[in-house]
Amino acid sequence: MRHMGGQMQQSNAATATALYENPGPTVSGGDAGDAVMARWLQSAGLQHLASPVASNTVDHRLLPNLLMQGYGAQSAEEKQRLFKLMRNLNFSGESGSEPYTPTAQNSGAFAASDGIYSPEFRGDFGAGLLDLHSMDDTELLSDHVISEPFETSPFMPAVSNAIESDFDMMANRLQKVQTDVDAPVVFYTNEKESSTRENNVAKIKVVVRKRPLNKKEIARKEDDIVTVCDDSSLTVHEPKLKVDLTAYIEKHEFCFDAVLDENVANDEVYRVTVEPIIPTIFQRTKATCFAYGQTGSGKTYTMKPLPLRAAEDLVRLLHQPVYRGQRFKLWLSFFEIYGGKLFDLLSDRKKLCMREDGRQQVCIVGLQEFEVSDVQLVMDYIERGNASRSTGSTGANEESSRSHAILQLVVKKHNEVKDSRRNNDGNESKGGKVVGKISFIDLAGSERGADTTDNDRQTRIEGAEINKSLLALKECIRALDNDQIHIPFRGSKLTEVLRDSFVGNSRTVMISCISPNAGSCEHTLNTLRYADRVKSLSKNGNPKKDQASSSPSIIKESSSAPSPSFGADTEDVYEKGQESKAVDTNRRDLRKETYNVSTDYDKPPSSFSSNTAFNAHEETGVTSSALEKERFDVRSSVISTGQKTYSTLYSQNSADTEEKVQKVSPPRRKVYRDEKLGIGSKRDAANSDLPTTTSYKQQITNNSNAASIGSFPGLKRDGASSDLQTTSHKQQISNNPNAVSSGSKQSELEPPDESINEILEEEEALIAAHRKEIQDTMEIVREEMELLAKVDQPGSHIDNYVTQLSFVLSRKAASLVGLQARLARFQHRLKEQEILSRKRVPR
Ligand SMILES: Nc1ncnc2c1ncn2[C@@H]1O[C@H](COP(=O)(O)OP(=O)(O)OP(=O)(O)O)[C@@H](O)[C@H]1O
Repeated sequence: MRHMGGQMQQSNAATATALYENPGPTVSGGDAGDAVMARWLQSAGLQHLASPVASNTVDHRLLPNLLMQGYGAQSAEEKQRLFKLMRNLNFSGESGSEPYTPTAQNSGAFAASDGIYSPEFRGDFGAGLLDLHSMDDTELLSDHVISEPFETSPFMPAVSNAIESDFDMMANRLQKVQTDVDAPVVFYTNEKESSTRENNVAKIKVVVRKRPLNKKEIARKEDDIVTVCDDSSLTVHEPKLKVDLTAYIEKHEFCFDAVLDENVANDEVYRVTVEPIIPTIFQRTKATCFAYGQTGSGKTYTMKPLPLRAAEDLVRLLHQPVYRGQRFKLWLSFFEIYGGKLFDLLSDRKKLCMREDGRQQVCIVGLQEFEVSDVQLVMDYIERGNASRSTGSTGANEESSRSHAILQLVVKKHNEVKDSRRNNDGNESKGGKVVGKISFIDLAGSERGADTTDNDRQTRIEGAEINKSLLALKECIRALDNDQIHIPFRGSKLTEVLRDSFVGNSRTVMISCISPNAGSCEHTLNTLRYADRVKSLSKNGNPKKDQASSSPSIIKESSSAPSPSFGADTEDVYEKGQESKAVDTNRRDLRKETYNVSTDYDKPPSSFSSNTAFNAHEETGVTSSALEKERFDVRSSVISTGQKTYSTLYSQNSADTEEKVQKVSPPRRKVYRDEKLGIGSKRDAANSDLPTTTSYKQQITNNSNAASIGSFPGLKRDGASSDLQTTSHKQQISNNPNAVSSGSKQSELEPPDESINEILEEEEALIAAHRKEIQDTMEIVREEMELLAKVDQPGSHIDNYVTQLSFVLSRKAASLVGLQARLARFQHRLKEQEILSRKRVPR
């Protein structure tokens, strides 16, 4: 029975025969057991499997037979349902001979049974067929039926509709847990309901939000280069110049789970991003919602109202009959990660320590949590926390946020609540047991990673830390979505504190905020590529979208074409694979301009327009692993003419522009520091976006005419590098026939910041050593005091005193000398790093 992969295809009749021949242990009380069995199957929508089973007194232990032999359950969905049913029944492959009677205890109290979870079992069915990791333990947690009718969540209307239409038998049947605080706390046993809820909320969701042009951008007559095509795709029209100064536009198309244009109000953002997750918080979900993007792109504007709305909905849910009387409470905490250190934003920026307990639970020692029972309180805390946030003057934006702010809303189940303010000392603190939580993260400006060569040491170190955490975050999300066992959460403080959001039942929403102005084009592309990387490896990715554009496509077009029709007859060139983007080397470096993004707007966002209506229900589908393969292909496509915002600016250059240029870029390659700039030498593209501390990534085209100009004009850093700049340096050179490559100095564009990372570690070690030295000194001082006390006593032996004092003083001196040596080493490292970074700053 263990190797049934090939038998999946066998006919129902054959399988039924197998069932008859192998009746297995019978249910005690025959008919009653059959009826229960039939009900179970019916509850899973598999009633068509019930009759042969019932008529032959087959018990639940034969459910795996149904599953393995494909009896009746021909579709993947049916198999999954059957599997879930087995799991809900706590089925064990090694069932004993005891008669089985379904009880409250064995119908769901335990999530896993060896038979089901054994590697062999999983191996038999293959991850594609039965995605065990996607299943939610919380479905198994019901025990007692409560008499109250179920009130469907107002937050998931479609879910409740689906529930009503199917699964009559179990519809509106709600169970609640024991009142024991340690009991499981999630209640939905309705199979369909659980799975529908589960399915409708994707594990990872990537949403892009475009802000409107601001006053300054309008005053500068900047163009809106981002066209939101529909509710899931957008196009960036990148203005570029060839070496002969002819202008052209390069189009980049992206698809995401949702794309929100500049007219979309915050309410709608909430509806699309967080609202679907809210009910899952009561199902042990640890959710994370974060905003990513360059400074001034609208991260804070987007994130600020979300916790408020979420808290409002969570509080409302707490008062629903289903949760009333469960002693659930909502708690709020707000802290920031700044320069790799944690500070409590609701407690005078008190420095916090992060510890791991014996069960590898991450605890933030000293973090204040506040019970929030109404939204006004939440608003006050958010205001208070935001006022404490670290901002500073940087090369990017005077008001740029330089820290990651993390606001957490935690639903806890309490035994007894004495106090509305207490320390967060772990999941099972006296403050209650965590049921679920949602973390809102306003990330530091993504371009800050570029700030590793400018500014003072402190700013550089901050930039490196930000970079490291953005990279680590992406890696964790990708690992999460690929159901990897190892989640690299230790990559940064940010991912460490979010550790429990990366294990178990988690949901992640990433909101990529983009600025629409031409001056921000490079950063906008960086942001979209980061988002694309997060999503494109997602096996939950929308198959349609992945197919359309699993990675951004590039369409190069003639800028002579006017806006409404440009490119209509253009032959587009798509690239697949890892952001193999062709880049015109003669392009102006827009980065400096981007740093001057204005932050004011004349008009408030108008209400959500109908053409951007978003279907909040996720499509789940096949794995899109395009980026794992090093490949690119060329496809033709007709460019959409339905552009909404593309400006006509570029038409003015029509006289200067060239014909469309068909472009094929090779897969991205890595160029290592010691490797000479050259063409060819492909490396594994699958790894090319992974952090390497010493690598410089460059994409070099197969342009045979590429010529060295020995300097940097127009050399564009790879758009996706904003998240990698700390650890890798990538450049791309177009395969434009007219393109020129830069000279041999590319490796100096960015300093590797390995030294900064080391400095951060050494800094930590120095501070820890200093603490230790103080402790040792205090201990020694105590010993000295005792010595003095003894020597003062009548009849004391001075020899003893001298010997002991000598010993104590030697220890004292050794401790001090050790610390001094460490300090000197650290000072030396700082100087060294400073000299190196000065050398590397491009002049
Ligand atoms: N969708 C939008 N509609 C209207 N105004 C917006 C929108 N998005 C952002 N803004 C405005 O743009 C300015 C910059 O936004 P915000 O401060 O949120 O950027 P940010 O990405 O958080 O920047 P930083 O990383 O520097 O904190 C603010 O004045 C904000 O009000």
